[in-house]
Amino acid sequence: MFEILTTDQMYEADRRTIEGGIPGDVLMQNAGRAVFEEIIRHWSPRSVSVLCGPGNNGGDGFAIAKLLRDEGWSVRLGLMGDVADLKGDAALHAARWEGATELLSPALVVGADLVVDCIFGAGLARDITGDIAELVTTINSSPCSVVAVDVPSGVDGNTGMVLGVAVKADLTVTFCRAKPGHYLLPGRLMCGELAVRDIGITDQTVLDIAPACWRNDPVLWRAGIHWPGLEGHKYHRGHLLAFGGATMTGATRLVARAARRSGVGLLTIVADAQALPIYASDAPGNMTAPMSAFDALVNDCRHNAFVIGPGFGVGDDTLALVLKLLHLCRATVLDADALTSFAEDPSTLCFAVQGPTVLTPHEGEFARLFPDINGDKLCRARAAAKRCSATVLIKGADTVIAAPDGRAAISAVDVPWLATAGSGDVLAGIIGGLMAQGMDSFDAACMGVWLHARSGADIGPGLIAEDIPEHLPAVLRELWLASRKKA
Ligand SMILES: NC(=O)C1=CN([C@@H]2O[C@H](COP(=O)(O)OP(=O)(O)OC[C@H]3O[C@@H](n4cnc5c(N)ncnc54)[C@H](O)[C@@H]3O)[C@@H](O)[C@H]2O)[C@@H](O)CC1
Ligand SMILES: [K+]
Repeated sequence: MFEILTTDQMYEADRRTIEGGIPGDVLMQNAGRAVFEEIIRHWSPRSVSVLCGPGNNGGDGFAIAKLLRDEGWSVRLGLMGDVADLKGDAALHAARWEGATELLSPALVVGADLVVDCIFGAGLARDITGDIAELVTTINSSPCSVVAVDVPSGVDGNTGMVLGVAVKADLTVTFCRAKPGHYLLPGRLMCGELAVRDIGITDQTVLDIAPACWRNDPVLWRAGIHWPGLEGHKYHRGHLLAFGGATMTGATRLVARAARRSGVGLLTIVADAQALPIYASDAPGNMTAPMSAFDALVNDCRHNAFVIGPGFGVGDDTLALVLKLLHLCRATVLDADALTSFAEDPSTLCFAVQGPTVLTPHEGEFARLFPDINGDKLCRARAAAKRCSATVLIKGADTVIAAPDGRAAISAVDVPWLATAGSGDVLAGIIGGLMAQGMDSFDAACMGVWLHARSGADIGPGLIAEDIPEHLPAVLRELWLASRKKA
């Protein structure tokens, strides 16, 4: 259930399922029942208003209203437009509804304990305006609980963008698989709790549609983890070079700590000679080397992965160093200053990428590197990944990771605590550490984001960046035990 379907893919899954013998009205009934079950699981009987739009999202509303009324709940139903204008499955379910059909209005919200939002779903095509916008505002300012069906009305299921206004729900029940808009901001903030419910569309049907986007779940990358074998030694686990700045040493110290906790065999911090004592004294397991030894270091192929950028400094020297590293075609993570150094000339960076490379920009860095790439985060990450032939990870509460071939994952762990200084340096270190151990760049970026988020969620309020590496063993242990159980 961790695939994410676009709304078109969802329509296609519906179509194939109907073609396979399950009529559309049965799918709608199943959808209605799924929402009904979630409602009675979450709330005791209370006065409900079901707000129906002109399409099949409204059709779901009729099915939900009937099930709730049959269960003995007090239900009012409002419809946008005329019941005679409803078509297909929605018309069929409207005909089965025996209660009154009122005109959609704020009066239905005032006095209701629970509102079921079936105004617009996948078919939202433009901004919500006028009376319906006012209705949405009334819902959002009312003390009632709100269940959104499929998506909160006003949220674009593909992008998470709010078209005009959007309902703010306590619970969103969607069908078959989640859509990007459930996880991307700001849509994610409008959904409340998300329930993904089966309505009779088979897993095979979903697979046949070949989704290319997933919720970032271990299922996606756990087969690509290189757990050490008993017979292995440290040289089997990679040797990461972390390039450290001369003054902002904290950033690369965090990179180093995180990389080592992620399991890398050896780690060397490469920096100007005057900064080396700081790096060396930070942790006895850190090795250090002066930047003057750069050629000798990179001529040694055992140094199989690089992280550069955190605290390194922006400028032509950084740009030149990054180009040298990319030329070596080894696993490389570019973060922070290594990205910003290309702000004037981003195409040079894109042309230079040859080996397994991960770019980890936050939104500001992304905008500097790809000023012409617009749209939602998912489509921007994909476009940048394709342009640079690199894995691109755009950071944020809804981190998106995209591979050049179009695969993408969205982080779905809610963890506000990670928005703190040094947190990104830790992420770069984890990803570099995983790549040094031989993990594929897309998998390493996804796993890094997951480890980072899970650690953040476990640590919770009060988190500082230094805590995250220290928590990695607990989260890694969980993954390791799960992998052994599977074996
Ligand atoms: N067989 C199926 O396809 C199934 C569909 N289901 C439901 O069907 C929904 C999709 O149904 P539809 O494709 O009919 O789409 P919607 O019900 O989301 O809305 C389509 C209607 O809204 C109008 N509209 C769009 N944006 C508007 C705006 N801003 N202001 C005013 N009017 C606007 C359109 O002109 C159209 O009449 C899903 O979200 C889901 O809830 C479920 O019943 C499961 C089965
Ligand atoms: K809705």
